[in-house]
Amino acid sequence: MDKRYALGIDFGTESGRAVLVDIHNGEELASHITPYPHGVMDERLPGSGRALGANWALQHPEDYMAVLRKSVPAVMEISGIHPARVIGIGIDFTACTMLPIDRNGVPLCYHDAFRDEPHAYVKLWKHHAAQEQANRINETARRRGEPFLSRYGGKSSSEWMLAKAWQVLSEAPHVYDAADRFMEAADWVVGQLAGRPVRSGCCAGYKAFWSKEDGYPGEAFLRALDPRLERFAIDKLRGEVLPLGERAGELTEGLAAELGLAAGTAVAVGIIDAHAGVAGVGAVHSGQMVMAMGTSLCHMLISDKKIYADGVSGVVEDGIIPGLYGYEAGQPAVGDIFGWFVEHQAPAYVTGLAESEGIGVHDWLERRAAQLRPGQHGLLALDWWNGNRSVLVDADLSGLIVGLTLQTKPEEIYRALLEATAFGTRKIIETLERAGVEVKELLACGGLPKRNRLLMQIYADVTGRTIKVAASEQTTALGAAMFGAVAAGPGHGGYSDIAEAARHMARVRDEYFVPDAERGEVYDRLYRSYVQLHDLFGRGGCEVMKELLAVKLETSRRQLADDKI
Ligand SMILES: Nc1ncnc2c1ncn2[C@@H]1O[C@H](COP(=O)(O)OP(=O)(O)O)[C@@H](O)[C@H]1O
Ligand SMILES: O=C(CO)[C@@H](O)[C@@H](O)COP(=O)(O)O
Repeated sequence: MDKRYALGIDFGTESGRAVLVDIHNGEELASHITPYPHGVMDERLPGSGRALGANWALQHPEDYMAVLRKSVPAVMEISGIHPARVIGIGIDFTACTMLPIDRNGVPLCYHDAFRDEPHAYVKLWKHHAAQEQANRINETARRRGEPFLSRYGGKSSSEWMLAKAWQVLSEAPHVYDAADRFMEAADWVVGQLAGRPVRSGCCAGYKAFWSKEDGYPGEAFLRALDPRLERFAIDKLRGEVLPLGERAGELTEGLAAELGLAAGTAVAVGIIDAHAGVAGVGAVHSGQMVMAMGTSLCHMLISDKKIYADGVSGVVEDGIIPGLYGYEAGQPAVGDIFGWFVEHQAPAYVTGLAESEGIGVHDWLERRAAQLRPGQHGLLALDWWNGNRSVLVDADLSGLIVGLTLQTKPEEIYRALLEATAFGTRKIIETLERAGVEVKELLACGGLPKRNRLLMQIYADVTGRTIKVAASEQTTALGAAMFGAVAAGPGHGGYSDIAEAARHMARVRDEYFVPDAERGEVYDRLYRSYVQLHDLFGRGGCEVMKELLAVKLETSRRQLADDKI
């Protein structure tokens, strides 16, 4: 039988990568990473250098095309595979990463008139400057008893589509008016490949309040937010919403020639990056929870049961695995917290020692931290360096470390940060189980499980659960490729559904992280203190984090105004 291949393209926070996969056994033939030339723009716009406000995070759509133009030809060249054997392309993306486009699908930031306008660029998932809009969405939806809010644990996030688009309308109405539509970047890139703009039910379901039964929130609700938003869903989100596994279209001749692929290759509906990891690790059954562990941590639970759990970012039918309910919860900073510590807090003696031992700073800190017993450092941290996504859903919360003394060492703080993120995960699992959905099995994918064994052991000890780790180094891209094979369908040598693709293409490693009862007991005790701090700072008992942020925002507004003078 002729060999067939699928291409998975993973658009992450800092870079995009293409992976070419053998659809018969999931073997990865070639992969290539392209860092985004503009990176994450969180301080200034490119070109003019115009300053951005606090909590902004933008991207440039040119960078996504750069990934396609560099990484796709690179994997084709490395593998030497004939383009006709690549039967499908799947892409996964961070979300809600959204942009305004004109009626020809051109991003507004490409137009000279908008080049110096921050609101014309892509707002990255971690753009957190629309909290005011998110708060008003929550208040209004609650007051009106809008049923859609219960699907999202009773609270929506500033990261999502409506809050971000409303921020554009509030602060740059001319950009809002000029936008023919707002698109998820996933859908925009799929539109570039397939030549027709379709929307992903996965992105729309988790990030734009869309559901299969009810569509988007109605005009009356949108009008109650702001009369100018009344037709937001009808006009600015218009476009067909397709379920995962569907074919969005076929690769256009123009891009096929540029990328070295065959015109007409099936292009799958886009999927959120973390969600692609679920298929990639082969979790297609009820009760399986997958943790996509990288910059952030997304928890995806597959279930045959539909319940509403407070503070869980969404339950969407067919949202992750067609035919089942998909729950998403998450922590918006995990690897980012450890990265912050290494970059900004590790003293020179630590970087020096790591260098002299010929290892990275993370590895040095991990080795030292692994010599400590749970609780030995006397520290406890709240993992909110980038706000809290679940279960408090509040981007305005911030990080905290309790217990510091003059004796505290860098590796102790590093370990406390690893532990804090594990406590955050335990809180999410407990919230889901208390609400009535069972978490039977824990699997992990993403960059962190391979990089930091201590972290994984701490997660097993803190949650009291065995953790299985994905075999693939690129699980999200693998998952995207699996959807590419499904989009091609059996008629073109692909698969009829994602479960069939998973049977052939997904794998976990033979090695598991098993919880230790003795360490678990200490962590049970520390977790009780974590919950105390969590509720005190997160549920209104102590408003210091909010007050600090208010002062910071006022000062930054004054600074921006002074800069303009
Ligand atoms: N050895 C390590 N231990 C813990 N965190 C790490 C280590 N090496 C890198 N990181 C963090 O992992 C994150 C990158 O994870 P990765 O899965 O590669 O990226 P992404 O989430 O963007 O796909 C960064 O935030 C980085 O700070
Ligand atoms: O928000 C989601 C998923 O809902 C992610 O796209 C976002 O956390 C980014 O994930 P990464 O850690 O960059 O892979």
